[in-house]
Amino acid sequence: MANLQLSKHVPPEAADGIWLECIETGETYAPFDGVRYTSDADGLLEVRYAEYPTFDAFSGSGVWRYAAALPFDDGVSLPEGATPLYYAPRLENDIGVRTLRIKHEGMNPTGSFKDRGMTVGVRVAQELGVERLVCASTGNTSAALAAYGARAGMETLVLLPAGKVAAGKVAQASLHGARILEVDGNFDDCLDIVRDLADRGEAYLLNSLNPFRLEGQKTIGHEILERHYRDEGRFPDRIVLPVGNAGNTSALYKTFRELVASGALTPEEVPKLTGVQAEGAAPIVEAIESDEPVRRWDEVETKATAIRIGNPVNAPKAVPGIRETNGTAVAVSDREITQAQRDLAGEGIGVEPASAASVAGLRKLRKQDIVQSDEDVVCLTTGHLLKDPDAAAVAGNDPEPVPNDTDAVLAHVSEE
Ligand SMILES: Cc1ncc(COP(=O)(O)O)c(C=O)c1O
Ligand SMILES: N[C@@H](CCOP(=O)(O)O)C(=O)O
Repeated sequence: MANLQLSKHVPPEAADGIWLECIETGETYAPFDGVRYTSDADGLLEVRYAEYPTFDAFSGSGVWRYAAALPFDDGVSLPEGATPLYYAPRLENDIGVRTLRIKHEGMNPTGSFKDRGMTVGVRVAQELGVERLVCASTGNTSAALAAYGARAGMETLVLLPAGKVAAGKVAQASLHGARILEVDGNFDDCLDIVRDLADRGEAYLLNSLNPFRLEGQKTIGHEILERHYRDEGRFPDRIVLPVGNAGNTSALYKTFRELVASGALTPEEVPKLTGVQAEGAAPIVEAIESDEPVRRWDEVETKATAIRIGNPVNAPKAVPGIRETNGTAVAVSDREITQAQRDLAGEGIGVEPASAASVAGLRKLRKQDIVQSDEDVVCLTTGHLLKDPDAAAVAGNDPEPVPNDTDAVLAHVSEE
């Protein structure tokens, strides 16, 4: 297993043992001396620390349990994290793996994993003294930014692709007081505009291009590893997750590398990162399968609107994460996603379509014998069912009109 190493050299720019480092060139920067999203060479940045903690350093609950692995001791919190790692015995048996656990990030305060990123990201915004926050979004980032921005008393702008965001998410951003700017374009167009606004200093960007967002999202990895070890006596072999802008894939890869650096995890124990995209928006799958660089897809379409993304900004972090952990990537159809949404619902776990992609992908990879029957697998489900009530209604049973009479209701129920 290659490239799980992190540099141990602490540069002069470090403040309190923290700095930003370009993943392409290794250039280093002070963490909070002004706003910076990328390096001078336009490479993605990662937050680095002089020391990486082992599991013994963690105490408390939720994202801030992992403060020893984060840039601050606390943040703007609702609170977030400490999400369930469900058993799914019927699915486990049906798909045919040794164990299957579902890490349901839909159980966060605004119903998605984005809250983990925002609790840290908005704390950094306060540190930098910025006044206005901005994001592009397929919906969940905007809901989380609106809520955490409101909590911090900050002005929030969200740019959404017009007509392509699920109803629950728009309602959240709206009620939490964000200004919702609907763009006649897709998510990638919205992010291009947001990057321009941020470069002009008009607002602080809180998409996952911002390296501090991913620090909060790292804690998904910490929670999975800790809980799985506690319950099963071992770490999972594989983590399967939906991929859109590829922030979670990058964040989990970082969790693993930091735990390897601290000695808490051996390279052999690192779970295989396995990404799943919708067939209509699958640039990372294309790159993994072809061994070519990731190509921007200008035309994207899927009913899983949260992952309707053609230009994953974190691809340079995520693709090595998949490769270096011996993982893989697979594309699934909208029909397979809807079926997986029903399968999860049959275990009592309510998720939005993009989330179900992980289970659809696992089923496909198991059928292809790429995932083996003796594997311990964790599927990440990223958003709550109520985020997209229209998709849930299409996937679920139709309401049945009945007369306003008990006997007639009983007669109806007894009919086949
Ligand atoms: C529900 C949901 N699932 C998955 C994703 C993809 O996550 P990532 O961008 O970290 O790959 C997103 C957003 O991008 C999302 O909102
Ligand atoms: N699905 C995302 C897309 C933006 O991703 P981000 O992690 O870069 O903010 C959303 O909910 O908007």
